[in-house]
Amino acid sequence: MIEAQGLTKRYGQTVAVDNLSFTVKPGKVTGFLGPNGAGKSTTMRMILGLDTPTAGDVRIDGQHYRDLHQPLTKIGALLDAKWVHPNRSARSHLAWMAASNKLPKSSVDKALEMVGLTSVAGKRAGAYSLGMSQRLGIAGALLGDPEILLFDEPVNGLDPEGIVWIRTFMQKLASEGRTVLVSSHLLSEMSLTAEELIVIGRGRLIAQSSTREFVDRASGTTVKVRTPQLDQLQGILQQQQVVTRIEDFEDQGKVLFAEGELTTDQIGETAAAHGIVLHELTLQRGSLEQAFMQMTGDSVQYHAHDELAHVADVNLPAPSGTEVAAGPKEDN
Ligand SMILES: Nc1ncnc2c1ncn2[C@@H]1O[C@H](COP(=O)(O)OP(=O)(O)OP(=O)(O)O)[C@@H](O)[C@H]1O
Repeated sequence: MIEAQGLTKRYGQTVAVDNLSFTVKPGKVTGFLGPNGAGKSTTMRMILGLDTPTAGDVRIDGQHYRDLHQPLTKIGALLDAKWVHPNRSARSHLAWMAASNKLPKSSVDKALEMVGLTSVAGKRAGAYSLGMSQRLGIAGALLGDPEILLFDEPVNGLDPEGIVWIRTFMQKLASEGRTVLVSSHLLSEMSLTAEELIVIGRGRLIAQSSTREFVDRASGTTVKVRTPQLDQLQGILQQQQVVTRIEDFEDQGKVLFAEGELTTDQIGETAAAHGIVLHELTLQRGSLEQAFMQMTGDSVQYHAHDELAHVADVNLPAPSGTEVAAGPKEDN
């Protein structure tokens, strides 16, 4: 478990992390989500004792990082996959890490096997692809078989296969009962990977909840209805103060959408009570992107003019029904 209380970090005039409190629990992947510059890396560095908080506190199972006896056996982290010496092999890099942390030699082969690098463990790390480097970084985090793992933007720059591998691997680690905190600005990726979310903007907490709740709370739900008695059903729902709209689709014809805190049960029963035939009744949840844009609002690090471009900056595939301006994204 990781617990942050009023965590704050200032660099001169910049408030990188602002009075942040959250809890990361074991057994699930927790996504640490926020636009570029939101303070994710700074928070992770403070968890790992690499930066000192200006105010507040963060503890790992009740202890500060600096007080952990053998830190790698408690918490492992991947902050930057490229910090390995390029002329060292993966095996010798991990052997050096294991020795300097008084971990048994056997931990090296075990970690290599977990990330699927055994067959290339003798090769120069400098010749590794980004995906292999990320795996090596993850192997380093796993050396001490820790209960708690931190990954900072682990899928940045990876190809689809690498992204799926990381996602599945994080979920496997969590299913073993570990605490897994993974930062990302890739919203759609987080919606697939994380069960729980901590969302920050400008260093401040915007939300901590399950991914599902976050999306539901921020964007509500819509019920989609196809019926040959469209106007009749719309009239009845409007009498019940339900907000409705009708859209005309080339392939489906006219479709009715009912907005708000509604269930398909309610609409199905209303239709049945009035003898209305239904061809389709579907609950449509909002996307994580919609929820994020709604909830981060002015928390993104740029002024209104740049805001949409900045949110688009986070590599979002434009979700249906949401306009997202296209914009380039520089890799970190
Ligand atoms: N060493 C530092 N000195 C001065 N300012 C810093 C330092 N490290 C971070 N910052 C600033 O603190 C803020 C938060 O940065 P941080 O890297 O933690 O954000 P992030 O959410 O990890 O962003 P990204 O996704 O771009 O990595 C930014 O405004 C950044 O410029």
